[in-house]
Amino acid sequence: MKGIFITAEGPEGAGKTTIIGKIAAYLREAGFPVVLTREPGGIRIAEQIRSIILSPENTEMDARTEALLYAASRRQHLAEKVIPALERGAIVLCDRFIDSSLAYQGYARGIGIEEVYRINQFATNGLLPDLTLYFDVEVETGLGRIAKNQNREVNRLDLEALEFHKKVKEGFQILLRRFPERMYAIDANKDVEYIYETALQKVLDAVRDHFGKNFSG
Ligand SMILES: Nc1ncnc2c1ncn2[C@@H]1O[C@H](COP(=O)(O)OP(=O)(O)OP(=O)(O)O)[C@@H](O)[C@H]1O
Ligand SMILES: Cc1cn([C@H]2C[C@H](O)[C@@H](COP(=O)(O)O)O2)c(=O)[nH]c1=O
Repeated sequence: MKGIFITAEGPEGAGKTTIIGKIAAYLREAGFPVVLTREPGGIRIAEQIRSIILSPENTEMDARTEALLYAASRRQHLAEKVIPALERGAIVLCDRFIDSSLAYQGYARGIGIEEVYRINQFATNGLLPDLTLYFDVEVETGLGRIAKNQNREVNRLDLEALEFHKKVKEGFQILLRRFPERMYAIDANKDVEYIYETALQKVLDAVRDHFGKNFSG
């Protein structure tokens, strides 16, 4: 595909949305075609699936149902938005993708990383990001940030116990070792300016490698 696929991952409150929003603005200003999107969601059907998964009242949801719903929303989002954008040559920045399923459902829920990877192979047809920025925050710091954010709706996964969120972070550490060629960890405990500069440099390097000498950013 002509475009480049970049994802942002991390535990709750790591600052992914803040930083990739700023990177999208920089790249657009530099003249690149950018699609900024998120999972679960980004298009109508996937947003509908998102509200089912994340509704705090759906406490009886089975772990495998949850994993399948994330995979279903991913499939529709890829088919309808991400793949067409990559085919047009865009830079696609996506807030969460398959690694969230592997860390949350595969590891923290205990389904198994390999099992969740397998169902996602069907959903993605093997598509993986070119670059994944992993925002590495201490769990308590991230949860503290979202607790302070009055504009954010509390969702079903936010309400999980601290132990669950710690397992999510452990899951991401396993993924960093498994996918060192595409996953890049950034210390997300630091201030926004430091994190933004570090993430932007990594994105610009990847964009330069991908698009070659015609790069103008
Ligand atoms: N480096 C930072 N230091 C302090 N506060 C931050 C930092 N980055 C983001 N924040 C604040 O923390 C809150 C969560 O940030 P943001 O929504 O970007 O995180 P996120 O990783 O997308 O969260 P989630 O995936 O859990 O929704 C926001 O109120 C944001 O302003
Ligand atoms: C894609 C994906 C997400 N999750 C979880 C992670 C968060 O708790 C929510 C999404 O909320 P956000 O504010 O948009 O980050 O869903 C997951 O468990 N599995 C996934 O595949």
